[in-house]
Amino acid sequence: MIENTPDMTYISYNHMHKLCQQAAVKLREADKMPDIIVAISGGGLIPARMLRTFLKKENGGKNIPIQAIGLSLYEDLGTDDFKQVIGKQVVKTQWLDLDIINERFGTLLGKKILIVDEVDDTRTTLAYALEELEKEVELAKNSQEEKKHLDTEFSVFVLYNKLKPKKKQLPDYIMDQGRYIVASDVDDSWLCFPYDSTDIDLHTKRATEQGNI
Ligand SMILES: O=P(O)(O)OC[C@H]1O[C@H](OP(=O)(O)OP(=O)(O)O)[C@H](O)[C@@H]1O
Repeated sequence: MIENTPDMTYISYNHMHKLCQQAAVKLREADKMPDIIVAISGGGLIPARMLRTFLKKENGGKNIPIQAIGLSLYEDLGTDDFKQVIGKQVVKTQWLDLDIINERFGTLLGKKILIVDEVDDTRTTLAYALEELEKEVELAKNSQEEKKHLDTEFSVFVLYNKLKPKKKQLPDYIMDQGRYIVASDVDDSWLCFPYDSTDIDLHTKRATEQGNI
């Protein structure tokens, strides 16, 4: 059983849900209502889905589609294929299906795309996700000449941003133009998310004690 220590922050589903509700209002007010949400799996899936509920409300009842990409952080120890520890290098485990996107939305070009994750820790994952998605936009410009003039706008939304020195940066056009949207800035503690818990009642009790409800 995980001990409750001061450097562990317990997060409840309710807390995530309410932050998504507030964020949807912020996004509408900032004219950042997305055409497509790109959720970074696994942790980004849950806020993406919660956010969609509130974005729908802010968007006149229109649902915003969620596409999932899978990214995981590993450090390759270089000894054999299986000896890896979490923390350094981002590995793609799932990517956009561009055939389906083109079939369903015509193109990625000209869309407002909101990248969603639950936590910005070292910022490595978000920076990688954005770089790779920007590459997809460049490829789309090459293959869809007639649409290359369309302005594709990326924004990033995270539920929790850890206040700490980051290993990677997001470009200025994200940080300086209100395109990095944080629901909650938090200290650099270990965040315990409800979906990692094996005892949700105890977890929720601890989150409640810490006011994260
Ligand atoms: O800011 P960073 O240091 O890059 O860390 C943040 C990332 O770490 C976690 O993903 P993880 O690789 O643990 O996978 P998961 O979402 O499937 O749990 C989290 O969901 C973020 O995507």
